[in-house]
Amino acid sequence: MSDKFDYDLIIIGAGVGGHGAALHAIACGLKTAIVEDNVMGGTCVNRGCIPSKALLAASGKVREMRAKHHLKALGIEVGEVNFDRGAIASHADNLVLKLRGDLTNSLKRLGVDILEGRGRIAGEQKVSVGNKIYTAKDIILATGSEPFVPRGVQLDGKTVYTSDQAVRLETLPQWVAIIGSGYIGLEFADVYTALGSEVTMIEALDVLMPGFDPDIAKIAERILLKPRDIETRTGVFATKITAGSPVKIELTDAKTKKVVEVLEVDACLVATGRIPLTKDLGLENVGLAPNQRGFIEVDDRMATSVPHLWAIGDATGKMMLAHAASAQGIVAVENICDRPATVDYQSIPAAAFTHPEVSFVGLTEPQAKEKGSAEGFKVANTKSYFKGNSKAIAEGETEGLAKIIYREDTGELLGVHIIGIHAADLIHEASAAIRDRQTVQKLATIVHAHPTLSEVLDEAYKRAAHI
Ligand SMILES: Cc1cc2nc3c(=O)[nH]c(=O)nc-3n(C[C@H](O)[C@H](O)[C@H](O)COP(=O)(O)OP(=O)(O)OC[C@H]3O[C@@H](n4cnc5c(N)ncnc54)[C@H](O)[C@@H]3O)c2cc1C
Ligand SMILES: NC(=O)c1ccc[n+]([C@@H]2O[C@H](COP(=O)([O-])OP(=O)(O)OC[C@H]3O[C@@H](n4cnc5c(N)ncnc54)[C@H](O)[C@@H]3O)[C@@H](O)[C@H]2O)c1
Repeated sequence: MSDKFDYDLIIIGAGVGGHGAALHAIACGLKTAIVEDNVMGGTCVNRGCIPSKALLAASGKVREMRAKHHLKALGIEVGEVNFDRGAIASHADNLVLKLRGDLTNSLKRLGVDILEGRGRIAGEQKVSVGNKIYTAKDIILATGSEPFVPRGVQLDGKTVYTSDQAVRLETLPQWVAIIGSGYIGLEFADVYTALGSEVTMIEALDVLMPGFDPDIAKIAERILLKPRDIETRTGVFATKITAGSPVKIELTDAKTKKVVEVLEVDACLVATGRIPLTKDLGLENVGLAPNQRGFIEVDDRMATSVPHLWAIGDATGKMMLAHAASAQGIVAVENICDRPATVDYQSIPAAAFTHPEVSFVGLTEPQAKEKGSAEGFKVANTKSYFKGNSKAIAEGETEGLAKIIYREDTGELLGVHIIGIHAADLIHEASAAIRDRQTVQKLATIVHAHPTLSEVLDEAYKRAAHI
C-alpha cells in the first residue's frame, strides 16, 4: 500500500456488488474501506433477492400442499392447509436480518473499514463521507438502483407500492394489479396466487415477459399464468394510478394513446423496472457524467473513462443481477491489481424463482439469429421435455422444457433456456459450457447421472448432435 493514500481502495455502496469487491480486495492484500448511507447489504439482501425468495419458498410450499390432485397421484392426502401471513413475513424478515448480519460481520472480520454516511467523489482519488475526505488509489462506485416509478403513479406504500414494500408482505390484498411482467411481476404473481390473491397483470408491450426467449415466454404463460387466478392485459400502459380504497388504474393503449379501461382493485404493485442511483455522487468533480438513462458507462474491465475510477453492479445497468454485480466487483479488483480481466456477460445465468422456475444463459433465439446474420452463420435449436425425464416423472413435476440454441456450422452453444422444476440450479452446467465456448457435439458426450433432472440438458445436447 502506498503511503500517499488513506486506502488502496474505497468502495461506495455496500450492496452485493460492493461486498463482493471488498472481499476480493482483501484477498488481494488491498487496504479497503466501504461507504454505506443506508442499511448494509443493499437491495439484494434487504429489499430484493433474499426477502422475495423467502416469500417464494413459503408460498411455494402452500401451493404444493394445496395441490391435492398432485399429492394424491403420489399417494399423499393432506387436510386443510393454513398459513399465517404475519409468520411468513417474519420468515422473510428474519432471513434479511441474518444475512445482513453475516455480510457485515464478514467485512469487519476481514478488516474492511465501514464508513457510515453518504459517499461522494470529492476530486481525483478522493471520497467525501459527511465532512471528512479520504484519499484512495482506486475508487469503485457500487451505488445500485431503486424502483422506477412511471409518471402519474401515486405511491402511498400501502395500497400502491413497489417491491420495496411488497417484500414485507404487510397485507395480502384480495385483488392486486401488478404493473409489469418482468422478473418482479412474475415472482410476485407466483407469491400472491399461491396465498389466494387474484392478480391482474398489466404489460405495456404486446407480449408478456418480453425479456425471455419467445418460446419460453409462451410456455411460461401457459404454465405460470393461465392456470392460475391471473388475468392479463398487454399493449397497455398504466398511465395514472390513484392510491386508496379502491386503487384506480387508468390503462392507455400503447398504440392509440387512448384510455381504454379503468380498473378498480384492492392494491397495486408497480414493477416497471429499476433506475440507477447515480445522482449527487460528485461525478462532475472528475468530469464524469452518467449516460442519458443515468447509468455509469464502463468497459468490460469495469473501468470508467476516469483513471482509477471504476463502477460495478446495477449502477452500470449491464445486467441487473446480484451475481453479475459481484462478478463485476471481482473483475474490477483484478484490474486494479494489474491482472487484466473482463466480464463475460454471455455466460452469466439468470433465473426467475417461480414454481416451476425459469432460467437462461446466453442468447435468445432472436438475438442468436441477429448475430448469425451479422456474422454469416445459421442458428439451430433443439428442445427436450421434462415429461420425458424419469426424475421429473417420479416427482410428478413434468411441466416444462429445455431449449438449446447453437451454431449450425460449428455446433457452438449460444444460449440455453429452461422452464421446469429446479431450472435455476440446472442452468449452471450450460453456463460453464458457454463460458468455455463448448460445442453440442462435445457436450453430448458428458455422462449425466441417472435418473436426474439434468438429463433434460443431456437429451437436448444429444438431439442437437444427432446421437
Ligand atoms: C424484488 C427484487 C428481487 C430480486 N431478486 C433477485 C434475484 O433473485 N437474483 C438476482 O441475481 N438479483 C435479484 N435482484 C436484483 C439484485 O437485487 C440487484 O441486481 C443487486 O442488489 C445489485 O447490487 P448492487 O451492489 O449493484 O446494488 P445495491 O444492492 O442496490 O446496493 C447499492 C448500495 O449502495 C448504497 N449507496 C447508494 N448511493 C450511496 C452513496 N452515495 N453513499 C453511500 N452508499 C450509497 C445503497 O444504500 C445500497 O446499499 C432483485 C431485485 C429486486 C428489487
Ligand atoms: N430473479 C431475479 O433475478 C430477479 C427478481 C426480481 C428482480 N430482478 C431484477 O430487478 C430488475 C427490475 O425488475 P422488474 O420486474 O421491475 O423490471 P423488468 O425490466 O424485468 O420488467 C418491467 C416490465 O414492466 C413493463 N412496463 C414498464 N412500464 C410500464 C407501464 N407504465 N405499464 C405497463 N407495463 C410497464 C416493461 O415493458 C417490462 O416488461 C430486473 O431488471 C431484474 O434484473 C431480478
